[in-house]
Amino acid sequence: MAGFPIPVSVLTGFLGAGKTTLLNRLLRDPALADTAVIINEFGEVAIDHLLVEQASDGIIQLSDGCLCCTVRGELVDTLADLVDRLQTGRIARLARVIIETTGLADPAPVLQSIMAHPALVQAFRLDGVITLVDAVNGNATLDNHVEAVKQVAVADRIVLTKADLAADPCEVEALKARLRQINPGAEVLDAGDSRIGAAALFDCGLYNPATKSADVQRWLGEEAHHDHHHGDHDHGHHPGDHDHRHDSRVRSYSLVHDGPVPFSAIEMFLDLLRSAHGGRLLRMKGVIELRGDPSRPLVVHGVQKILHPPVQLPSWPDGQRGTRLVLITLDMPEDYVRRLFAAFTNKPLIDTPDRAALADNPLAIPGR
Ligand SMILES: Nc1nc2c(ncn2[C@@H]2O[C@H](COP(=O)(O)OP(=O)(O)OP(=O)(O)O)[C@@H](O)[C@H]2O)c(=O)[nH]1
Repeated sequence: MAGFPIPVSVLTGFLGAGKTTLLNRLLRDPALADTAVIINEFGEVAIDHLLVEQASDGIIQLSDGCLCCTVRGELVDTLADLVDRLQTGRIARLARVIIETTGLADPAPVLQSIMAHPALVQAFRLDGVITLVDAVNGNATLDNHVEAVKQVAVADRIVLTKADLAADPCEVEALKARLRQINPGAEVLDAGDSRIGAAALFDCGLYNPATKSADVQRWLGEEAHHDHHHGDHDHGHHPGDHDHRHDSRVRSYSLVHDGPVPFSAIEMFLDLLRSAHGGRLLRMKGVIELRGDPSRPLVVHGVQKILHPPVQLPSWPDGQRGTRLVLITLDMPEDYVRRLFAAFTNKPLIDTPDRAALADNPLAIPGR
């Protein structure tokens, strides 16, 4: 099918973070002609659509209710209807879909409903998750709402809004540092920067040949060498607020294996993590040196239980081979993750059960 798969971007961020404001600005950009916007609202009264100005060539689809639970079927129907309209010529072109989620949503189930649907997965691909964080309320929101921490953890791009309203520039810098700790792989952008347009926010998946390499390098380049233990060194960075009980639960682990591995081993490892602990595996990204085809790295990329179709790059972006995975997890013990990875890459650690022993009871997180 020509024109497929259509990139889907998810725009999220806590209540009032500035999603509609940014969307309005973006839709004025000619680069976003032929974009369908699906807006999800929370609450009885649908008003957001009144605030989104219709882009000249755009299509606005509306959706009532909460995307993350009750209307997932409706989202699927809306997307299927778009495909139908394209195929029957009622829409000439559809270059992109943007889904604005309710501020209270965990974006993962929204993505899941797209990626897990057999018909939609052919027609759409996830381009990326853009998460807005309000510079004034951001710290308090992250402290009080684990959904907000999850929204940041799964982002490909983080956009800081309302920095113009923040009284203390040091607090904005501290918030940025906190965001980088929760999600070291996402670029943190400033909404006030007039250059933040379509080019900076979209095509952030691994599928765009122009940006693929850059993203892989950012995700993995620095990450492969050190891990982030947010809970351990997070304190003290944020003036006036030291109780980050949610982000201390979020941890980013880098798993490295030198030398080629069979895809089946990585697949089993990821299957186990995703099926047994999908809710705790917020984000997973990585490059794999395949045993059968080591010169072309395989890029894997997922949000919770969803694993996007892996993509092979033509060559190693930084010339450095090896399997490198970055996992962003919520309440998942490091020891468990490392032992499982070691077992599947056949590198048993001291006093570690081998793959067969783990497969006997693969679902158990030790100590839980
Ligand atoms: N000063 C300033 N105000 C902003 C900025 N971004 C958004 N706002 C204001 O913040 C308020 C909320 O913005 P919205 O765009 O409606 O936020 P939202 O995330 O769509 O809100 P919900 O749909 O309720 O979750 C509006 O009054 C905006 O004008 C910004 O960067 N600076």
